[in-house]
Amino acid sequence: METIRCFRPNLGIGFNKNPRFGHGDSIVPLKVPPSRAHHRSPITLCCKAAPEAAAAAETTTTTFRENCGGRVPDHVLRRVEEIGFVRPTDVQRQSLPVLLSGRDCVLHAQTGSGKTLAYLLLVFSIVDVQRLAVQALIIVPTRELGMQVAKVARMLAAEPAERGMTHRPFTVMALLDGGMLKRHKSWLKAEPPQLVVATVGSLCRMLEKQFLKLETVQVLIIDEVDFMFNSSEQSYPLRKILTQYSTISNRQTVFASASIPQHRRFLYDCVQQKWTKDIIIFYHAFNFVYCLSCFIYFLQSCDKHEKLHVLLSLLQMDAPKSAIIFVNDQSELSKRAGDPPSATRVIEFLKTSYVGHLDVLLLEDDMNFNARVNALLEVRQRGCLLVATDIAGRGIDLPEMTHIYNYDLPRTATDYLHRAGRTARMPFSGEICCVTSIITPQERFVLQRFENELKFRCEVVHHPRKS
Ligand SMILES: Nc1ncnc2c1ncn2[C@@H]1O[C@H](COP(=O)(O)OP(=O)(O)OP(=O)(O)O)[C@@H](O)[C@H]1O
Repeated sequence: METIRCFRPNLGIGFNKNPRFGHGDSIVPLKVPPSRAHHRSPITLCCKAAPEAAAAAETTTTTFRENCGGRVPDHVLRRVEEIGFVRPTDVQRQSLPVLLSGRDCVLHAQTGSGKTLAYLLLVFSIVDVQRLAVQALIIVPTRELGMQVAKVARMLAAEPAERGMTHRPFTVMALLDGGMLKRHKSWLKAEPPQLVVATVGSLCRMLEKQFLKLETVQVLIIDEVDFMFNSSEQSYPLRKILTQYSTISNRQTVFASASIPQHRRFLYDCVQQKWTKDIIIFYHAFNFVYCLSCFIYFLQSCDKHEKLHVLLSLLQMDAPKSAIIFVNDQSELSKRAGDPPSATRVIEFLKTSYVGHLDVLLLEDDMNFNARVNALLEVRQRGCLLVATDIAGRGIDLPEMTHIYNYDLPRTATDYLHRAGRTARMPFSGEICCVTSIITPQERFVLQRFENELKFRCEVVHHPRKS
């Protein structure tokens, strides 16, 4: 049986276990400093992570139509079905009524759980297509994620051909780094789109030059919010957008991410810094059972100089349909030592030694935008071995990925979580996917720290690998 609880304790909310995962049923009041006690407390909705909850989700017959309570236009719901989204995921089923109620919300749910569709349905419920004004704004941390979100929005907005167009089209503008701002400026002047999907940098340039104003925005969504607040480049402009360029009373604000470290602090900041109104819903859903049945975590320990050969033998043994090999950005120390970056080393080695049928591709921050787009296009068209830095770790949806390899261990548990979340992204499929970290014995304690923090256990790789 599944439980949803709506808490509104006097002093606030908190989790007495690891805040990022599960334990939704273990809520205790937070001790709020007296100076903050006058604030009205956030409301918490929790999806209890229990085996019965997973079973209930699997057998649920709720449809999007029932779930959206008549608030999302009919043609959008028809498109949802046509695209193949027959029933809502757990997160969509539980968060949609909250989102559609019009309250500010923090959507904290596991990677690949369908947060994008949930917040896009909110956008469609609010936007009036007859009105030529920017009514919804989605801010994303990377160009790649922006293109993906804009694509899904356009797919949902498309009128089915056989029915013909019965009303003004819903338009989506992707205002992303590396785009043609001149063209966007003319577009905004001539016929403003209803939805803008933007990266912080490009958006700020348009706002500073007053080519775009946010006073007509009724819903503001910030995806991968923790990443943006943690980024020195994005944090300041994002705060400005939240407080100076738009006002909280005119808009509904939604923050989404699979990781919100120190989320109690984040919730209070939301209210205190006036990023949201003082009643905010915190929707927290981590269905562990689902997670664990999809992922198998392995570790392979070896010496540093053996890593490439170990990677190769793992690829031969696993024969993945499609895989991402994560490497870290090059450190200053290694640059100064004149070493090649991990990405170059891995790519060059695989191009000469890998004999499987998959193409080897690269995706890293230093590549130009076109090369990055092409790499992602190719990965989506056929199985590939994608050697990537953490740029591929946030939000990028590659449903065919069966294997993730950490050639370099990520720097934080949050990065580990997002890297692992690039696989097992087909809700309801239950496909078993593997996440393997290739570590030196000295790195074992780092991985152990991630295991403790994220509450999972790695198995040592056996030859041949057990699964
Ligand atoms: N109701 C549904 N039925 C089937 N598939 C779905 C449904 N909702 C979403 N999906 C698919 O699930 C995948 C993951 O969805 P999405 O990208 O929204 O996840 P997310 O929660 O935003 O993940 P992340 O935190 O990694 O960004 C996508 O391929 C999407 O098409």
